[in-house]
Amino acid sequence: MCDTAIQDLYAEEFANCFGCGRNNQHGLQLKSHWQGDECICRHTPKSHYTGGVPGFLYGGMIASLIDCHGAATAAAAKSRESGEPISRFVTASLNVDFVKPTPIGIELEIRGKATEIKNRKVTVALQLFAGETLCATGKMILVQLKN
Ligand SMILES: CCCCCCCCCC(=O)SCCNC(=O)CCNC(=O)[C@H](O)C(C)(C)COP(=O)(O)OP(=O)(O)OC[C@H]1O[C@@H](n2cnc3c(N)ncnc32)[C@H](O)[C@@H]1OP(=O)(O)O
Repeated sequence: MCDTAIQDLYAEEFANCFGCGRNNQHGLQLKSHWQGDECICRHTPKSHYTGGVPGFLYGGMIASLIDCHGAATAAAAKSRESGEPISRFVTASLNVDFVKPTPIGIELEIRGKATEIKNRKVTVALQLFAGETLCATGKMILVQLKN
């Protein structure tokens, strides 16, 4: 696994995101790491992010985890393909399927893979696991910000 998180390579002006900005003291500060041929993010949500049924996670938080990790996956995949430094991608399209209720209280693992890289546009497929259980999947289209 690469030691440096993708989000720690974002330029300062793009490091303020609620989900993954290292400079957002009130945010989740998610970290994503390239591992093998995919990108991995691990996070244990706090219990107040419940969706209303105690012990289960709010769907909006699930989408947020997928969203930010998808952006990091796109940035890493594009950088690996082009040989250029990590750049910032933003979400153009986000589709989430909630497969099983997601428990709170255990570490979640989100796995991302780029399925297509076409110029500034990267398509990413994601899976969110609680232990061995696949709880959600995502499909995203991300666009590289222009310089
Ligand atoms: C400068 C700072 C801007 C920061 C924006 C706020 C981001 C904050 C971080 C997040 O929270 S990300 C989640 C929220 N996302 C956004 O707020 C993004 C809002 N949308 C945009 O800013 C623009 O629509 C976007 C940058 C995504 C694309 O605009 P561009 O003018 O740069 O790209 P363009 O329209 O040329 O499209 C590039 C390619 O992406 C494709 N594309 C764009 N939007 C799409 C879409 N929605 N679905 C599918 N494909 C899409 C488009 O067809 C094209 O494909 P091709 O190259 O194959 O022709």
